[in-house]
Amino acid sequence: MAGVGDEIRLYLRARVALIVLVTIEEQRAIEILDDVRRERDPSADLVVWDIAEHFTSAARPPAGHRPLPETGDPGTALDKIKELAAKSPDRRDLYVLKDFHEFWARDPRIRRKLKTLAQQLVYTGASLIVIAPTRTVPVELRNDAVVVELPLPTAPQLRAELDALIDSTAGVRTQLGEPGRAKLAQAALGLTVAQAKRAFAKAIVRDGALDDRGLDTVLQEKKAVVRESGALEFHPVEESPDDVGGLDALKRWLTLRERAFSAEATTYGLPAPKGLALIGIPGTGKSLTAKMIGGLWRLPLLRLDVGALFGSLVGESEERVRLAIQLAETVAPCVLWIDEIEKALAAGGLDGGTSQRVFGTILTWMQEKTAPVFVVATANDVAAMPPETLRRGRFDEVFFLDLPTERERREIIAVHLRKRRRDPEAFDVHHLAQISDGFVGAELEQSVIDAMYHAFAEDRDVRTADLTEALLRTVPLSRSQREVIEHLRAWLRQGRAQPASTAPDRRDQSGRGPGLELDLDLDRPGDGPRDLDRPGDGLREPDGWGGELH
Ligand SMILES: Nc1ncnc2c1ncn2[C@@H]1O[C@H](COP(=O)(O)OP(=O)(O)OP(=O)(O)O)[C@@H](O)[C@H]1O
Repeated sequence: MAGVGDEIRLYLRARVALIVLVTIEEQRAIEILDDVRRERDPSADLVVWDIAEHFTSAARPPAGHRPLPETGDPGTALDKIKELAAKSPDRRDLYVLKDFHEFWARDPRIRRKLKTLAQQLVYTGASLIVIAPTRTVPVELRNDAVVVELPLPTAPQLRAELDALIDSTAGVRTQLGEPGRAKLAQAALGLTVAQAKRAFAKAIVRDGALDDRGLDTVLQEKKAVVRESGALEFHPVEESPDDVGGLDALKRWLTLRERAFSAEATTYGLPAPKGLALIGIPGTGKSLTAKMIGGLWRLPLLRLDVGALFGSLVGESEERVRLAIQLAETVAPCVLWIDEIEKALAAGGLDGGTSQRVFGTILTWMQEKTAPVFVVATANDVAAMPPETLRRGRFDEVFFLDLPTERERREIIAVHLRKRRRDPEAFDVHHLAQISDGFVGAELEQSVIDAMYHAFAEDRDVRTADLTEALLRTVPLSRSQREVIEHLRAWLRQGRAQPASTAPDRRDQSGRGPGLELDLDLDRPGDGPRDLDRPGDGLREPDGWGGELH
C-alpha cells in the first residue's frame, strides 16, 4: 500500500479526532481505507455516508452484517454515528463522510456537530474520516483535524491498473510487451486511476488493440485533464536556442545544464537545478526563452497561467494552485513556466488575502520542492514583487533581459528572416541593426513581418529598404514608455539580477545600457556561491552612467 495508508494508520493509532483525506479519487481512497481497516481489525466495518447513498458498508469482504441507519440528512447522520459508536464502544469501525465539505462550508451547526462528534469518538474505538476534494478545513475544525493528501497514482500503480484492464478485457489484442506497458503507464502519470483507465479503454476501443498508438491517446487525455485543471496547460515545445537571438549568457547557463536532469548527473552528485527567474523589458524574449528551455532540455513544458488561478469561489484559487503543483510534480521531470508571476500579487479585485496565499503557496513550494520540476518564472513588473521573492534557494539564478545591443539586434533580425525563409546574407543586417537602437525582439520581429507585407502587396520579394522603412515607421516602447524601462533598470542597478547577455557592445553608439558595467556586488550576504560560467562579474559602472535612452 502507498504511503498514505501508513500515514492514516499512524494517525488512527495516535487517536487523532478527525482525518481529512483530500482527493478527487473517492473510490481509490475507499480502497486504501479498506486496506487500513482490514489490517487493523478485519472484524471492523468501513461505514460510508454520502448524500445520495446514505449509510453503506464498504468493507470487502463485508464485515459481519449489522443494520445501518437510514438518513440523508448530514446532521442526523452525525447523530447516528454517535449512537452506533456508543452502542459498541470497543468496535474499531471507520466512519467515512463524503460530501461534507459542502455542508461544513455553509452550516455552522454541522461544523459544531462534527467537532463534538470527532472529540467524543476519541474515547471509543471508532474513527472519523472526511473525504474532500479540497483542503480547506473550517477554522473551527482545524485544531482537531489532520489533513492528508492522497497523491496521484504512481507509475507502478497505473501499471497494475493497465495489467488488470488488459487481463479483464476479453479478446483485446495487445502488441504491448513489457517496455510498451511501462511506457504507457509512465505516459499516464498525472492522471487519476479513473482517468487513466478511461484513456487506456479509449485506446483499446478506438484502435481495437493496445499498441504504441495508445501512447498518443493517453497523452491527449492527459492534455485534456491538465487543461481542465484551469490554470495549467501543456505547451508545445518547438523552439531551440537557434530561435533566440542574443542572450548569450543566459543561453550558456542553460546549455551548461542541458543534461542536468539525467541519471548520469545524479550519479555524478549534481543536484537538479531548481529554477530561473527572467525579469525584464516586455518583448525581449522571456517567454521565448521559457519555451526554448523545454526544447533544449527535451523536457515537457507546462505553462501556469497565474491569472487563471483566481477563482470566484472561496478557497477555489488555493485549490487550483495546489492541483497545478500536484500535476506538475507527477509529470516531472518537466519545466514549469510560471508566466507573469507578479500577477499573483496584483490579482485585481480580489481581497489581498487570497492572492497572498496563492503567491505564498507557490513560493513555499518552490523553496521546498524535491520533485525535479524546473521553474521558469517570468515577470515584467518587479514593483509588485517583494524582494524576498527572488531569493536564492528558490531560483538558481535571476536574469535580467535588457534592450538588445546592436549585435543582438543583428542576430534577432537574422533569426526572423531565416524563420520566414529568407537568407539574412541577402540583407544589410548591419545597417538594420544600427537604425533599430531601442527596439526589442518582438518589435524587430514585427518590423520584419510588416516589411514583408508591404513587399508582398507589390508582388515582389522583400528587400533591405522595406525593412528600413518598417523600422523607421515604428516607435519602440523604449521611446514611448521610457519610464517603464528606467524603472526596470533601476531595479537591476540594485544588483538583484544577472544580465542575460554579455555583448561587448552593450554600450553601443547610443551610449546607453547598464549590462556589464554594473557592479553586481558579488559578495553581498546570503548570495551563496556564484556561478563560474557567468561572465562579466563585478565590472564597474562607468562614470556618468545614467541609462539614458534615445
Ligand atoms: N531575443 C530574441 N530573439 C528572437 N526573437 C525574439 C527575441 N525576443 C523576442 N523575440 C520575438 O518576440 C516575440 C515575443 O517575445 P516574448 O513573448 O518572448 O517576450 P517577453 O519578454 O516574454 O514579452 P512579454 O513580457 O511582453 O510577455 C517572440 O515570440 C519572438 O518571436
